[in-house]
Amino acid sequence: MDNWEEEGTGTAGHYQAINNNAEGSSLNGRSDSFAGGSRGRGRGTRGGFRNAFSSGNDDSGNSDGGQGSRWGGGGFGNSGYDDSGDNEASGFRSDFGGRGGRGGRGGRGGYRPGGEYREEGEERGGRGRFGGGGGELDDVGRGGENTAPKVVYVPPPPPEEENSIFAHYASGINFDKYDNILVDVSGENPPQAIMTFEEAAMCETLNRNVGKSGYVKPTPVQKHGIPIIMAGRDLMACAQTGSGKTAAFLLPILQRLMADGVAASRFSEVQEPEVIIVAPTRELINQIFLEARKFAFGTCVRTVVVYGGVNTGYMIREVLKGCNVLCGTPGRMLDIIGRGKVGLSKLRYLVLDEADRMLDMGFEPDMRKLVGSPGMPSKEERQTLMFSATYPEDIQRMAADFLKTDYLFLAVGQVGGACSDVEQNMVQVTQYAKRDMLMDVLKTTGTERTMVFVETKRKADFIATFLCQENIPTTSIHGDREQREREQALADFRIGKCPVLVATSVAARGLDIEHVQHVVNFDLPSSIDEYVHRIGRTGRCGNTGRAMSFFDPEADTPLARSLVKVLAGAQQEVPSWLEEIAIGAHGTTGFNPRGRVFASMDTRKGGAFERDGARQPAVQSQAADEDEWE
Ligand SMILES: Nc1ncnc2c1ncn2[C@@H]1O[C@H](COP(=O)(O)OP(=O)(O)OP(=O)(O)O)[C@@H](O)[C@H]1O
Repeated sequence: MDNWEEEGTGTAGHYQAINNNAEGSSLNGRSDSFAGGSRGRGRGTRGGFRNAFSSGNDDSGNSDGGQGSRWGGGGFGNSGYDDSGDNEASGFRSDFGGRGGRGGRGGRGGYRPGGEYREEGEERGGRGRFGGGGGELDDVGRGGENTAPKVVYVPPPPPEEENSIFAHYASGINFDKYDNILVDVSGENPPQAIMTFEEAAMCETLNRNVGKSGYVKPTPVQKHGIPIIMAGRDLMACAQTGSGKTAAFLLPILQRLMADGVAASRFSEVQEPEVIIVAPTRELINQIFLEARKFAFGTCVRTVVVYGGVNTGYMIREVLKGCNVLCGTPGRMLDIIGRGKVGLSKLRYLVLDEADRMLDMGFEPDMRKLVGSPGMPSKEERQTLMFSATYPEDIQRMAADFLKTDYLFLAVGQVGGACSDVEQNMVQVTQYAKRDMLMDVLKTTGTERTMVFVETKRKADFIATFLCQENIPTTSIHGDREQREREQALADFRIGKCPVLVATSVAARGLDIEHVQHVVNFDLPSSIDEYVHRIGRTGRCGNTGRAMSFFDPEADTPLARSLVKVLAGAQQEVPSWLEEIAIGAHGTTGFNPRGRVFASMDTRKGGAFERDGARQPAVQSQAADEDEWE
């Protein structure tokens, strides 16, 4: 029997039976949400707040590791948590009286039958920003091998009803302002941008689905990206958060598949998708999958998603029902390919969403493995598409390894710039005053949807628990929560049952949740790109939003300079105290905090800016670029 078949015995029913003691884990204010050990997990009865949320807190930080300890592998409280990467938490712990029992070393790390399977693919530390000795996102399994129980979680099926599939939120008052953003397309012979969806000449079904999704006119990244992809060009695209990058790659790909009459077949032991899409987190890839499924509604194109924390057998069975578009997180994608259930000989499109993240230190090895997988068409033979709102230059250079030499670089607005529909506020506050400050902020937000970002999983639990105690319905999402809990948390937040979501960086990128009016950076991230993505959870699709960041000079001074630049670049007020800190942090020589903000564009240089589709000479545009952003 194949490994996956064996795992496949974990049906939804099985899952429910096993997890029926896990009710109420959404931190919705019920007392059992922080009753240590009340649900009989493992042995940790002294874990205080922690016990309700995470199972053993294993070193790997991934959901399955967590599940491993839940099955008896480790202790609770601080056990198994590598404090070395948890700088903020030490201050925080004392603030909260240092709860958390010292249990045994946390649960198991990656579970790798056949040496291949790996759940830690998601949310892994990258570029030293999140890793660093067990920092927040270091999901690499380290605790042991092959000893964790099978993952039995099977997610609820995606919606079947048309209204649910096409449910969407309205674009906002600033949607038309997208047209004023400077666009830079560099590389040779870029195709002409389209101004309307009609110009894209998509087939009727696709057009209908676009209409049902509430799309009336394309956003700039769609105006430029769609024809580029349809022309068969490789693309590295950068556009601000919430500006429609997902449809910019999905629509032209689906159109090509439709034009070529691609249809899924369930009569094959090995599925050969035409498209592979990878993204760094489970929730994001699931969202992309739902978008792809929506646009492909009523067509013969079948979309499947695979990600960690879910029963592998279930996912393989889904793949084997027929698969043209395979969406996945890197670890699970590699696993399924490694098991021989997915062949790559028909692959035409490889899409890296959040491409800078997919190519940073955390995921680069997986990406190299993916493109080196047996049967993977060479970069000359496939179309490779990369999308993100941020592209550090070193990553851009490295990304070129994955692309044909004549790839196009599309920059809508500033590369790495924040969305100007988000009002950004900074408040200077010490670590110990943050909690009170948060309460003040939440008093003003009322029941409006608010995401509160913190730097560590442990702190996410503490803050969520604290807010629940204060009778603010709150849930949390982070890498130590089981996948079922993560999905429940997101669902509770989406429907407003819990209007406050405390999150680590696992929720920083890509998530598109209606009604998120506020983002609070309880802890600022160490990277400015991360900041840009976090605040981009609000102010999407022309809607306005607000971000409030707690700046603790003790911890956040290294970020001051980049913050000033991002604020200025998005036409936000820059507090004078922040400017002073930025100047002080940088020394007094040569730093003009309002000076040129970003590396601006394609590292290959060149380019020509367009406004409203009209091309302008590169030199002139460069000047405009300087004017606009300085
Ligand atoms: N042309 C359009 N008209 C109306 N709504 C649109 C259009 N394009 C995209 N949207 C909607 O805008 C929202 C944001 O789109 P999307 O999630 O693709 O943004 P993104 O650029 O990928 O953001 P991020 O950088 O955060 O990943 C989604 O709800 C999407 O359905």
